[in-house]
Amino acid sequence: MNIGLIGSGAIGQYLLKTINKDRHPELVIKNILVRNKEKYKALESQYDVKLYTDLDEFLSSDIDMIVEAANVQTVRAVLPDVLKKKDLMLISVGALVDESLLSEAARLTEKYNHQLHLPSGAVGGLDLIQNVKISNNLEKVELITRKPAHSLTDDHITEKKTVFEGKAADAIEKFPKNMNVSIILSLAGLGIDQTDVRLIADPEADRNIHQIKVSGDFGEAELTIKNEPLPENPKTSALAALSILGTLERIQRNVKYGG
Ligand SMILES: NC(=O)C1=CN([C@@H]2O[C@H](COP(=O)(O)OP(=O)(O)OC[C@H]3O[C@@H](n4cnc5c(N)ncnc54)[C@H](OP(=O)(O)O)[C@@H]3O)[C@@H](O)[C@H]2O)C=CC1
Ligand SMILES: O=C([O-])CC(=O)C(=O)O
Repeated sequence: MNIGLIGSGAIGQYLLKTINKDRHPELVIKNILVRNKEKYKALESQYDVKLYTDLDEFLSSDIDMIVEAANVQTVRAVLPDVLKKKDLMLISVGALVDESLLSEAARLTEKYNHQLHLPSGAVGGLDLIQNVKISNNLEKVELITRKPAHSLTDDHITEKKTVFEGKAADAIEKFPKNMNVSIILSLAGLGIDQTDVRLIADPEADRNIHQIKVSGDFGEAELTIKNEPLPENPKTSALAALSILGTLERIQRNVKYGG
């Protein structure tokens, strides 16, 4: 599969290294959309990729799948054009808090016969949530996230502080670089206005910890993920990059686990 990448930061460079440098047998990143070619020029020789600044030229190049690892604003700007031409994988899923963008995305996938993949990112348990939801068995989904204080606030705090408590719809608006997980949980489960979120800034934490609590007629489930951050961007958990890689691998297989 030939991949076109949007976003060359912590996740993007992890993917470049793992897929192109370590030579993945089935995947290759061919082209990258950037805002500033000079800034990312070294990637061309380092990973044997071509840089583009023009979206149309990028989309017309020899790529099968676009992988986004940029930010929610970029998703809002490019999603319709991308889905008219290619399959798309998003990690900045927070952009889909906009229900008109979400329904436009669904409409375009049907009209142009393209797929939209939304990996689980820095959390897990989405299979369970979707299975329970389908039989109207899902009553409550709650996310409690604890991150190092410097990822969430410029204030110097010395004790744990809840910096947000409310619904996922507001969590992503206030913390667009930290609360994409709340939106993928919402999309799989009860929606952006029914998914409860608490976000805690912890001066002692050195991992990104997501605790997910699910309940309904089926029973209860709890999952805690203690994520190591990516060194290039401590707000971002390594698992988010792995979830893109895992999804890229799994969509090519004929035998599927879970789901
Ligand atoms: N779903 C999930 O669970 C998770 C989602 N995320 C999200 O993943 C995304 C990427 O994270 P991360 O790699 O850590 O972010 P970084 O900040 O490290 O990198 C972002 C990259 O995107 C590039 N970029 C921004 N805007 C554009 C644009 N319009 N066109 C092309 N490139 C652009 C930046 O380039 P430039 O140098 O020009 O600014 C930079 O290279 C973020 O939105 C983050 O919030 C992260 C963790 C978990
Ligand atoms: O990487 C994480 O732990 C979560 C994150 O930043 C996000 O959901 O935006």
